Amino acid sequence: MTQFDQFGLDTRVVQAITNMGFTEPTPIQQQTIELVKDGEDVIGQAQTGTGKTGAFGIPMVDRIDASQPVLQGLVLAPTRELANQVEQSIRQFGREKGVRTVVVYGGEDFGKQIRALKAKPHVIVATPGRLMDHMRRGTVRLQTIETVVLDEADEMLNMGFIEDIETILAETPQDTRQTLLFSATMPRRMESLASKFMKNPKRIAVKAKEVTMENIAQQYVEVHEREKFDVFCRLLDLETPELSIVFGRTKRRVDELSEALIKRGYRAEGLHGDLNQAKRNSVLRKFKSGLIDILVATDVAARGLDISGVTHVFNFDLPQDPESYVHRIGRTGRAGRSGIAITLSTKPERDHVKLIEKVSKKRMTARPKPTYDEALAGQKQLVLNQLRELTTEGDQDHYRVEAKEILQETDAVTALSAALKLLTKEPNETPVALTSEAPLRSKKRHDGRGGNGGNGGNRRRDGRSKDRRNAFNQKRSRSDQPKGGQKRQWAKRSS
Ligand SMILES: Nc1ncnc2c1ncn2[C@@H]1O[C@H](COP(=O)(O)OP(=O)(O)OP(=O)(O)O)[C@@H](O)[C@H]1O
Ligand SMILES: [Mg+2]
Repeated sequence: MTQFDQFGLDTRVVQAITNMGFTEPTPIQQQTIELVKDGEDVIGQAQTGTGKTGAFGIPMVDRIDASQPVLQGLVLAPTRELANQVEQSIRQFGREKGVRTVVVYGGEDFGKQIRALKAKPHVIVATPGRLMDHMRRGTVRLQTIETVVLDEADEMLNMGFIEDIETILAETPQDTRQTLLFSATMPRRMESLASKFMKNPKRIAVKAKEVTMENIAQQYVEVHEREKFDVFCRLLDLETPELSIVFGRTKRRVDELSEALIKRGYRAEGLHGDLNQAKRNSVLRKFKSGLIDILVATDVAARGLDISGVTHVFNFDLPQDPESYVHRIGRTGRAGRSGIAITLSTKPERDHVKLIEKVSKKRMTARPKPTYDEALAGQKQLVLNQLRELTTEGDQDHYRVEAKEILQETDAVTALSAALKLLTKEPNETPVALTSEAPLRSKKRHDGRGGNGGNGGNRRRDGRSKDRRNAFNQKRSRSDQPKGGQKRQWAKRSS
């Protein structure tokens, strides 16, 4: 018996969910599963990391007739990485039932995708652009689609995918199609999309005091542009994140930041839209497996990505629009876990910070710049924790002879201090140069869209801003960080 039994789902779907370790539905799942299962159009809004994928994916899979080799479900997602992740989830929900899924997105071989599409999947998960390509080539037909989901619906509008989406929806059965819209943010402009494409949609918003999750500590540090990188490195040293995602404003910024971090001995790599897909996949794989522990990214990683072990999100640069802030910091604090979001901002950006706070309905806590000593203390603590763990649980037999030798030469405190010094990654002051970013200034706005620098409502990913070349040098090692433990349970929240 699980709490998922209450919805009257196919027992094979319940089995699959149970296999995934889900025991009780999250609040958004509680509210949408039956509606979607009954064929209603639904607009679902709930905070980041609260199981929206299941909220549409579980009932969608339940509705699929897996005995027919016919395409029945379509999920659109704004980025390739997210499309991949959503397809994996849907595949898991549908595994016991024999639901076949295919993912199609740009930057990958058409041939492979065409072969997969020919194998008669029940569900396609796609990015709009590549799906359109397949439609034009006649390698996909949408006439049998019963359910369409727009995941991160508002973001697909932001990215200028509206025409693509209209074209795609026009190919699906107009009268019988079920349409579902999901996101953590539903700006008012979503209404026109809803009224155009949905039939009597049920609006489900999981009521919460704040748009962001209360289990994410939100802090900001005011810095000068020229000291940003040093302050950031000190924060990293002090905070010792398990995995962290660092957002930079532009692709160039992300490249420069990841190079600078590597120079100072951190295990970091960049992710943005100018990298080829093989590279994008490999960076994400490395991050998930802990081969690197800092992912530096543009907003291409802001939406939907669900990576366990992300304890920290850093906004190295403020996001262009407040919704983006909500999604960026939502890469941590998922599935009931806690997380920390630290935003760096400069004095001229104060208004922009205020605007973010207004939209997210949450004040960030001001935090002073960490000192060198605090950064060092963070790294020392890390080593001390490991050392204490190893002294109680570890096997040191191979080192005892040498330890005794050393203790004949010097006293225990001196020997241990030297060992600690050796193990501690002292703050690295290797000089690096980052091109300065102009401050992000905020125009007064009411529609949930960004201040300056945006391309109106038609922002494609990774638009470059007009940076002023103004390199700066600073001083400042450290490297590998062990993984700390983190709770992996759906913890109940008061919302
Ligand atoms: N009922 C459940 N019980 C336990 N864990 C769950 C449950 N539903 C979802 N999860 C887990 O919660 C995490 C977040 O889910 P998901 O990615 O669907 O969130 P989301 O609401 O779509 O977030 P975002 O707004 O960032 O896209 C995932 O790791 C998922 O496996
Ligand atoms: Mg999601």
